[in-house]
Amino acid sequence: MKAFIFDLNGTMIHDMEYHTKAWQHIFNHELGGNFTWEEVKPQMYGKNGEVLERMFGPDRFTAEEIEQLSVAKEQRYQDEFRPYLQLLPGLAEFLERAYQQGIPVAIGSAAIPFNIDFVLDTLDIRRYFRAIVSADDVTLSKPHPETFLKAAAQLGVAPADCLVFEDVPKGAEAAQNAGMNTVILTTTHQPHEFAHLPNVLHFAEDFTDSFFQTLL
Ligand SMILES: O=P(O)(O)OC[C@H]1O[C@@H](O)[C@H](O)[C@@H](O)[C@@H]1O
Repeated sequence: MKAFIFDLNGTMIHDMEYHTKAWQHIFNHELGGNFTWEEVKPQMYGKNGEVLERMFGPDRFTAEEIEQLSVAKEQRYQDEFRPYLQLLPGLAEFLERAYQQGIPVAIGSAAIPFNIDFVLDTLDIRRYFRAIVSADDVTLSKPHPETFLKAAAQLGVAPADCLVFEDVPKGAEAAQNAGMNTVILTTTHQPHEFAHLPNVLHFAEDFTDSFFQTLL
């Protein structure tokens, strides 16, 4: 393995519940929806505009409305999650060791830069990442492979030599579509939800799992 690509939400930080909560509020209290938690949770992948389109159809919002709803959702998410913002156990050490060993590391996320900056700057970990691919850098987000392929290209590493860290089935599917293997952090989903994906090498609760030692 020559490079690592990290998904952000649910993989580096344990926050998917907060995204689900913020979206459910926007859908039901600002947009007149009536979605249950079970309906919202499986939709937590891809760009904010893609999420809104899946929930309300393709013609409901203008680009400006999507932008405004997107920022409102992320503001709400950040306000609620900020007190709990920390890296998953073992990740700080893993990132430091990868950095010392000169392994190229990227972020490939469906989040907008506003949220990526929130995490990287609050935790002061920007130096560990040689490339960052956000929602704004791709036409189609996960499960489309564009996010991970762009990250590999920016690192200058062939897709087959990249290992992706993910937490949701649609993200693992994006890695599969990019020709990359993946390790799943089980913050948000159970292993059986990934049964259809042949590129999953391992499931781990966090980065203290001994499997990560074998990668360095
Ligand atoms: O690709 P990542 O880092 O897991 O981010 C996914 C999440 O990013 C959030 O910003 C979006 O609002 C969510 O809808 C999406 O699920």
